[in-house]
Amino acid sequence: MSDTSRPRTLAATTTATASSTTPSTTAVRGTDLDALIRTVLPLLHDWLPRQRWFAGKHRPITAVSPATVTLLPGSADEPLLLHLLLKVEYSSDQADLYQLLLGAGPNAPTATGAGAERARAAVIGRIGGGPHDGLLTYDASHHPALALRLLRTIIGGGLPQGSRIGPLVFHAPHGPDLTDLAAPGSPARVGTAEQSNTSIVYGDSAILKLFRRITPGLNPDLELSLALSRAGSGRVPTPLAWFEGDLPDAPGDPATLGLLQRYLLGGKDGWEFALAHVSRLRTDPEWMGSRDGHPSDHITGNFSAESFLLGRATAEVHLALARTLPVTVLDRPQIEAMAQAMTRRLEAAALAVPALAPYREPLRRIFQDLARSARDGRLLRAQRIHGDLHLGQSMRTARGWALLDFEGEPAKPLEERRRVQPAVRDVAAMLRSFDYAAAHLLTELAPGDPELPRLSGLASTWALRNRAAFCAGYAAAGAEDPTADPVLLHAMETDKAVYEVVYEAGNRPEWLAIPLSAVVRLAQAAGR
Ligand SMILES: Nc1ncnc2c1ncn2[C@@H]1O[C@H](COP(=O)(O)OP(=O)(O)O)[C@@H](O)[C@H]1O
Ligand SMILES: O=P(O)(O)O[C@H]1O[C@H](CO)[C@@H](O[C@H]2O[C@H](CO)[C@@H](O)[C@H](O)[C@H]2O)[C@H](O)[C@H]1O
Repeated sequence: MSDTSRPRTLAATTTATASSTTPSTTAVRGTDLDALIRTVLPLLHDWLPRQRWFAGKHRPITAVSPATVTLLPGSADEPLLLHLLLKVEYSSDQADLYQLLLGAGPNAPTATGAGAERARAAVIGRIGGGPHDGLLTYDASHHPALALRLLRTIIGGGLPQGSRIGPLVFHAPHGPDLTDLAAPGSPARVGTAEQSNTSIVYGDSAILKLFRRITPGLNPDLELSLALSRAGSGRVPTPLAWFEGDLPDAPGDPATLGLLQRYLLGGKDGWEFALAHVSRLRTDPEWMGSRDGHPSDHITGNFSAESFLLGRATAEVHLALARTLPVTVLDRPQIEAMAQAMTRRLEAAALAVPALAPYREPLRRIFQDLARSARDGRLLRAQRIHGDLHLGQSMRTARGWALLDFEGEPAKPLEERRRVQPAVRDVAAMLRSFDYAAAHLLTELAPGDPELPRLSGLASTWALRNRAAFCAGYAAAGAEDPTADPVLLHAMETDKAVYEVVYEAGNRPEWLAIPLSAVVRLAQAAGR
């Protein structure tokens, strides 16, 4: 499609710098965007902390201002659709950038079933007074017609160099194949999974992830999906289109804002799949335990075949990444630096979450063991990895396991997330996930429940068996056996458990006991 064939309304875009609270806007269809945005900004102070994806919940917001404002195309009788990058400032002098798709129209987004609660939470507020008096503002990703308009905008430009609207650049190499999906009235819904970002599912064919916290540069989710797709890996959903944005404070380093991928229809979320198996330890009489009180393979081992296959799929992804992207060897100073970084993260975490403090000493020893092993002359291969692998990032489809979300740990700087690392970091992260699934069963019991001792035994056996099966599958695919290097594996697992303690304290305090129990186990093992 040529640039001139885009709708004329595309020209009506506006951009502002992060320092101004009211960007200079162009009058659009007789409306005054300045006034609209000025009215919405104060409402966001209360609204943002109520969103699952907003990572600044524990920090008081001092200011919200638009960094960029872009009007997306639409006809005069449709609700307004604005793309905003918002600068959110905190009393700590820090600031984050968030992406918001703002809708403004007479009616709230509607959804049924699981989406209804989220559609209600998507409403930001009604405008009182001024040129927009009475208009309702909301997160437009929850509005099916506006979500389709965004898709049409993304796929509208099939140019190799992308098509531009103000600061936004859209790339759609498969654009023409997607036009049916974006037709008015086609189904579009926000995914129901608990997420750091927001995903919109179009029909049964494509899913668009809108990244929420935005940093300059190429997001590894896009980078690695494209690399794996180029390498012919069938273990990741094919990337179909994406868009990026120029940031006022980072000229020449556009940020990835959205990624459209093939939807894995009928795929089972790995976390839900594992939990369903684990919960049968509690509810299914056949699985309740053998007569002699020892769990049999039948009871705790039945997910192992899946864990083995998941291990194999993970190794295949690692092998493909190593074929297509740079691989290096870490020498002694680099391994020591890695161990020091783990120790620093532990210290920071123990300050942030006091429950961690009693375990600092033994956990430090785990990282010292890693540094010592470097002095003994070991070298380590490092490559691009997933970076935040867990069961919820895997999906069981009819064609086997697929891995999703190569974004890395969202809280880490992009540059760090794009660094090469030992692949065993992903393995350790997945091992933590098996532990989580098993420990989750115990969080459902009331304190003092008489079932607790028996179920704790079954749960830990379940975790051990599935962790072992995952490692066996990984090694069977021809990748390095992760259990052959226990010093490295323990250090990686400890580092992840420490990250999880901070993550749960900030996001799901009622789950904090899960990573803390792993911390206790790892600390005890280090003390022996
Ligand atoms: N290609 C896909 N096909 C089917 N479901 C998907 C696909 N990508 C993501 N999902 C679903 O959306 C959820 C969240 O996706 P994810 O990429 O992990 O987002 P986030 O970065 O917000 O955590 C996944 O757990 C999965 O249930
Ligand atoms: O999926 P995200 O990129 O948003 O990752 C974050 O959230 C995850 C939880 O949704 C969190 O994962 C932790 O909880 C999982 C169970 O919900 C468990 O399977 C993982 O092992 C555990 O780390 C992840 O750490 C965080 O970055």
